[in-house]
Amino acid sequence: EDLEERDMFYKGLFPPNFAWGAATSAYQIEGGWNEDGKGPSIWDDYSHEWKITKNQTGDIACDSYHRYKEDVQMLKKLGVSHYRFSIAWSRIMADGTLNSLNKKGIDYYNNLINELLAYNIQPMVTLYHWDLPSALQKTDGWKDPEIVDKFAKYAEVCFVNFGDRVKFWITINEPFVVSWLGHGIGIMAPGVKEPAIGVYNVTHNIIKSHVKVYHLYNEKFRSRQHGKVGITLDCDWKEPLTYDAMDRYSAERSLKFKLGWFADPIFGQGDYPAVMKRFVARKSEQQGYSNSRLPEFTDEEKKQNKGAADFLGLNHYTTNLVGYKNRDNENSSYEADQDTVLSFDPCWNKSESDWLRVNPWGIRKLLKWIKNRYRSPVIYVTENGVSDDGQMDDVSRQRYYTKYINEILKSIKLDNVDVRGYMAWSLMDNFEWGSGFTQKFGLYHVDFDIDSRPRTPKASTVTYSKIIKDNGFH
Ligand SMILES: O=S(=O)(O)CCCN1CCN(CCO[C@@H]2O[C@H](CO)[C@@H](O)[C@H](O)[C@H]2O)CC1
Repeated sequence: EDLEERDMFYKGLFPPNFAWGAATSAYQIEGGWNEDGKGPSIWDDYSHEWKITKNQTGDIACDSYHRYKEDVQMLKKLGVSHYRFSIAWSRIMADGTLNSLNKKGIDYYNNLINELLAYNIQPMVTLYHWDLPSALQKTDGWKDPEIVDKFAKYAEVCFVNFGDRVKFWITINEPFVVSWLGHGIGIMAPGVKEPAIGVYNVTHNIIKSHVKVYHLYNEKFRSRQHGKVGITLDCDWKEPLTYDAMDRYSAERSLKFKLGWFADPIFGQGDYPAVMKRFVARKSEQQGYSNSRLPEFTDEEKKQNKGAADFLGLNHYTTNLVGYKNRDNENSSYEADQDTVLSFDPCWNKSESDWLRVNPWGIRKLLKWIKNRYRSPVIYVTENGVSDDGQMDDVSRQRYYTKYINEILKSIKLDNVDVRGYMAWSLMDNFEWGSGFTQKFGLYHVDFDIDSRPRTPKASTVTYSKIIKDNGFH
């Protein structure tokens, strides 16, 4: 492409009301894991029982439970207009139910929301960012059909207590990770290994939970609170390994298994992607199952699913190359169901995370795919960023943000994709799940060896705040 098109920053600006922000999540930053009546979550259990890298835990993390005012000051210095954070379900309901409502937990989030608004920063609140109350996991957690009502009751407590000031709600962060990484191959909490059946039942309940909460908001809160309710889905761009038809079909199928799994029911026709139903049914039959391992929605549920979101939150980090591979000879699993094989192009720069390679044009292709498949939904990029090992002069992060944000500007200006905001992952270094504190994603550095968890701006804070100042937030 010509220079003119490649460097959109010299050609156009983001829309004036574009939502520039930064993102975090409760377990990764708060600490105070058992303070003031908070109940344990599956990530407290997982980090206490399992050997996270270097036996690290989120017990203290960035200590934002005590230092949230410092976090707001960092956001102010960045010049952002929005802050995406999550509420820990077990901090406001210790055992996940109304029997254990915890006023001090509710107070914490009210204080944080009020501090943000005092500095004219809009809260974008994720209800579930992987930290299920341990008590609910004891009754099978997301595999339990009752979870749908339990999640709706938790959401209602949040709408009642915070909905007068919170106008952006994200129900669930990355159902893919909850289902596949948490219940399929079990490398994330709760670490349940059920790659053939559990993974699909969990997803079925997650979609029902989101849909129930969307309609609850519609019927009981929207007319008074006038907010928006969406869901955040993560997806890598899937580029064909070669341009052979089988590879091209495999890349497209991979997008439908990864993103379409959740997006088709909610932003599409109300049901799972046709290719997913076909492949899982065929594999299930070959494997001797009497029914497909993929659950089915009733016609009424499909009607409830369709259009049940005001926006699509997209978490995007990287691109995969996808080739065809017949996997009939493998044990039954979500991965094998797809008959695909994933790889990276060696020319894509590495990061500190082995699943994350840098390929900026991937986000533009993905945004265009979403626009075309779901008839131009409202999109917020709710996470984008890169890991390194904590250098203060973080050139790779400066380049990553500059180039990925430039691609998003092309999406808006050249592809007419309705992207309305961008939340950089992450405001500060934090607990990177199974990798503990070893992979750094922050615009701000945090020193986890010092009790006061001092926050220090990295070079990329200058880059990001300049992009915001030059390109949109007036
Ligand atoms: O290579 S493995 O398969 O053995 C381990 C994969 C671990 N996954 C990678 C993809 N990531 C999706 C993005 O996950 C998001 O991005 C951030 C960075 O991960 C997280 O900190 C955020 O909380 C999360 O929302 C979730 C965790």
